[in-house]
Amino acid sequence: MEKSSANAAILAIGTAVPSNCIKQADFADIYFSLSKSDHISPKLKGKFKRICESSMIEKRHFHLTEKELKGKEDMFGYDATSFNVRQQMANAQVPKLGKEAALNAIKEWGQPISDITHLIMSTNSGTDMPGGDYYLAKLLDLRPSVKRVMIYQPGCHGGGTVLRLAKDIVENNKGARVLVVCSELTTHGLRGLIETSIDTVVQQILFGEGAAAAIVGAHLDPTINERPVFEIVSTAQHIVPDSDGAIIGDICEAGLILHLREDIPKLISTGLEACLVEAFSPYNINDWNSIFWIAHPGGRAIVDDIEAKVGLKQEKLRATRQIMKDYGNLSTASLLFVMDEMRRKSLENGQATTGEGLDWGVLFGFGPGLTVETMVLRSVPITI
Ligand SMILES: CC(=O)CC(=O)SCCNC(=O)CCNC(=O)[C@H](O)C(C)(C)COP(=O)(O)OP(=O)(O)OC[C@H]1O[C@@H](n2cnc3c(N)ncnc32)[C@H](O)[C@@H]1OP(=O)(O)O
Repeated sequence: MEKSSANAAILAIGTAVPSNCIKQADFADIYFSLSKSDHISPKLKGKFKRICESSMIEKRHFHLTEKELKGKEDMFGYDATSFNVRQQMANAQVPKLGKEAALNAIKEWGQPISDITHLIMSTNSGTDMPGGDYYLAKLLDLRPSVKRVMIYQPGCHGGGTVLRLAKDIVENNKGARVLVVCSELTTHGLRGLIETSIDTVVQQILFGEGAAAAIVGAHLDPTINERPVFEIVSTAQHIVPDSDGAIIGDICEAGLILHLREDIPKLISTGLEACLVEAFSPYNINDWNSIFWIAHPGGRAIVDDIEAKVGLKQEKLRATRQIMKDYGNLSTASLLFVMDEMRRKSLENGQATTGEGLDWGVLFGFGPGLTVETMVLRSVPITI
């Protein structure tokens, strides 16, 4: 990418996770003990363990330790009126975790924090007034005139939404540098089980906690040492046909109850090709193995179905699978984690570009609606 390019670029990425790490192999025992789930049938317990094993997830991070959760057993009632306690936890922790990721991104960027002109923050974990963006701006000591946007409850595709908005801002405001932060906890979704709600089982097993941040800019100044990591060429958002109600998140007194239909993997993998064709036809690209892939690690079956439907070679979704293994589904933070993993491994493996040696790539996120965010990316040459 030319330094003076008007196209938006990711200039730095930072991530952070809480220090408390739980192995997926131990999760069923910990969960059943904490939630006092003796009323659950052995059959459901067996299914819980089997899904843990087949999830492909090896470990996840949580800010609450087992010790801290003791005494808060009320949160484990399926319909517990526990919104207040969940809100207090999330509103305190979401900006703090976001700050850690943001500081890592700012350090890599290497420019003064006062040069950040805009802040876009998103989370599916809680809601507050003023929002998490306000508290994060204070924690980071951003300039008081920083222009903020807070997106609550965007769903997992929010990681794509914030980058899309950042692109529009930096390309239309010369000199703008946007700090994007996605910060996620599981506090609102943690709950006990009922026999008829297998999607609650899936929710408990998939989601992890983490925050990711990026600096986005355009019109790079050749006199300062800003280095692009990926260029954002174009963006698009679609509603997947016939997908009404496939993912629903009910915010209620019991927190966030996710309703996940069993056909999500099929709907997403079927809807994907049309998004790819629309995004890449302007560049005459139609071989999906010739591009690098930054896809949301929503669940093992979704990743498998995408691979099969689009005819991808196994290594194409390596970065997505690695993030799922190491952290689980990090909701809005997932896509930046995958992007970070891709450019790190590309450097480690001595590849020519940040996109596994390839030039063009796709970012693909999905969430409630079903809504899909698609982005055409270009990698940059790795120069050491
Ligand atoms: C929040 C957002 O905005 C965006 C998001 O990321 S939302 C999360 C999206 N992810 C998903 O929906 C998960 C998709 N599913 C998967 O990845 C896989 O099904 C899984 C890893 C959860 C389990 O995989 P698996 O064990 O190999 O097999 P699978 O057969 O699919 O499921 C195991 C059992 O759970 C049941 N099951 C799975 N998903 C279910 C669902 N959503 N609702 C009800 N039952 C479900 C299956 O029917 C099956 O039951 P039996 O054992 O009685 O046959």
